[in-house]
Amino acid sequence: MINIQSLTFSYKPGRPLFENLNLQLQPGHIYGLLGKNGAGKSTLLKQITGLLFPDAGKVEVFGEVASERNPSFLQDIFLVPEELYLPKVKIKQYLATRACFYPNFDHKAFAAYLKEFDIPQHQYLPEMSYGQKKKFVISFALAANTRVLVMDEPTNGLDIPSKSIFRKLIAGTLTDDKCIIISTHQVRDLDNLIDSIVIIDNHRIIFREAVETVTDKLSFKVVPQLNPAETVLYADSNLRGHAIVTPNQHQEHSRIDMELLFNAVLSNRQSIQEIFN
Ligand SMILES: Nc1ncnc2c1ncn2[C@@H]1O[C@H](COP(=O)(O)OP(=O)(O)OP(=O)(O)O)[C@@H](O)[C@H]1O
Repeated sequence: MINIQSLTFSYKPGRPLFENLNLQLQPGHIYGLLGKNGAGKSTLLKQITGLLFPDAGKVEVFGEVASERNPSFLQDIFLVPEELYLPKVKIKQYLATRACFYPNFDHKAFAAYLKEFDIPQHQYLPEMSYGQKKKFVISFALAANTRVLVMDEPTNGLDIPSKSIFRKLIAGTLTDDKCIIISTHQVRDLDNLIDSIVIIDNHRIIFREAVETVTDKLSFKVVPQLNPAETVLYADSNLRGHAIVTPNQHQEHSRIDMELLFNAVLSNRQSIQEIFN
């Protein structure tokens, strides 16, 4: 559904952010895009949504070239940006002027999402709190019913109950023909939601695996003491013991810890690559 081939892009001449970056994403999945600050997550999301253009290579979404920004492309893709700039209108006016760009916009669902998120209906959008604005845009994005939904740090600013509502709503809207990409540092907010992990580092994609494959090949556990005989790919030690990632040699079943996985991939890339190849 999303096909990025040999993408090269730089903001400044001679300092490429992406170099021959390749990534293929399929419908029916929720992808978590992880990377250090400045790795290029937001930039990649802008390339996918046609807001930035490649210097070389191609970015195609359902067969359309993203940078051409054809109406048939724009009506089927939605980006929830990290920073929100909303016009000085109320929800009703916003809806009247924007929903028409999305042919599959579901007005009934939009009203239900607003209610679920407890968003004030009669306030000017810029006067809402940051979290309320975020929940409003998420509600609009979900109701737009596009085949591709891209979200940049969507849980930033959401209170604790709203985060679980967010997870419930996202899980409820995913269908076999849709692809959701979420860039985040708040991996714990998205536990149980993301089914595939994409890690970007050093100009390219260095890891792209389904959660199921990760837990088949790696084991995540907390141990009171490190065993020198055990291969530890990454350990996070604190007063309660050591949270470790090891190769899953005995077909143990463990729950993925995305933070540990991320640190393991970044600090022990070669060993992780050997395990997955
Ligand atoms: N408009 C711009 N002009 C010049 N450089 C930019 C611009 N936007 C981003 N950059 C640079 O590109 C790099 C990637 O930025 P980007 O925002 O894509 O990273 P990110 O992975 O989303 O980071 P974060 O996790 O901090 O949000 C950074 O070094 C940033 O300084």
